[in-house]
Amino acid sequence: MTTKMSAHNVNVFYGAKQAINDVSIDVDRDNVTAFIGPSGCGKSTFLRTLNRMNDTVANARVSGDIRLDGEDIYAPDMDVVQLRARVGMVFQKPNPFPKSIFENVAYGPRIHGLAANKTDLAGIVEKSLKRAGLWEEVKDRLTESGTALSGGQQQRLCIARAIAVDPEVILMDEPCSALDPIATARIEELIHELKGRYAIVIVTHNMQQAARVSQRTAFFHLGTLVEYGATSEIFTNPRAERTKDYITGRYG
Ligand SMILES: Nc1ncnc2c1ncn2[C@@H]1O[C@H](COP(=O)(O)OP(=O)(O)OP(=O)(O)O)[C@@H](O)[C@H]1O
Repeated sequence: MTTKMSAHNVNVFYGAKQAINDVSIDVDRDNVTAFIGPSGCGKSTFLRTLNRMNDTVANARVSGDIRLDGEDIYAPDMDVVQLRARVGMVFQKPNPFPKSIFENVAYGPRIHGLAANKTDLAGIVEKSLKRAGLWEEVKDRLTESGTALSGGQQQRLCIARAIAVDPEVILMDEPCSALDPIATARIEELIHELKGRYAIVIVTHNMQQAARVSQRTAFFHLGTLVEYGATSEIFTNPRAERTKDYITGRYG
C-alpha cells in the first residue's frame, strides 16, 4: 500500500461535543477506501477533515496531524483553496452551479489558471466530462444549464468539476444517496474507472456499495475508528465484535 494521506490522532469537536475521538488512518493512493458505520458515527465529519471542509463550520475544531504526501494540511501556510483542488469533494446532493454545463467544469481550471487559452480550456472540459462518463450525453448541449440535467447526470457533472482541477484525491460523501439504482450503478462503475488515477474515499451508508466499490474499508462507531483493513476481510472476517454486529445487521 502506498499512502497518499495519513491522519494521526485526529479529534474533532463541535463546541464542547466530541464527534471524532483519536482517529488514525492511512489512505491508499491506488485504491478506493470506504468509510462505513451507523448514522451519526462521524464518517462525514472525519471525511471533511481531509480537505479542511470543517473550517467552514463555525463551531468545529480539529486537532491532530493530517498529511497529504507528507505535507501537513493544517499548517498555517497551507493554501486552503489549493488544498481543496488537490483534495476534491463530491457531496450527497448533486450541487452544480446554476450555470451552463461547460461553465460548471471550466470554472475551476479558470480560477486556478490551468488553461493557457480558450482551446486549452475547452480541451480540459472535454477530457473531464469524458472521464466522468458524461461527455456523450452532453457534448451537443454544453451551453444548457447544469441544473437541467437528471440527478445522476448532475452528480457526474460534479465529479467532472472535481476532476477538472486535476485533483490527487477525491472525497465522496454518500454520492449516490439521492440517486435511483440505475444512476447509482453508473456512479459505481465510474468509481471503478477512476480508481488508480485518483485516491478515492467514499462515505456510504450502504454496505453492499462499500463491498462493491472499495478495496479498503474503515468502520466507525460513536466517533471512533473500530476497524480498518481490506474490504474482503472486514466483510467476511471482521476482528471486532462491533464490526461483526454492524455488518450482520444487528444495529444500523
Ligand atoms: N455542524 C455540526 N454541529 C454540531 N454537531 C454536529 C455538526 N455536524 C455533525 N454533528 C454531530 O457530530 C456527530 C457526527 O456526525 P456526522 O454527520 O459526521 O456522522 P455520520 O456518520 O456522517 O452520520 P450520517 O451517516 O447520518 O451522515 C453527530 O452526533 C452529529 O450530530
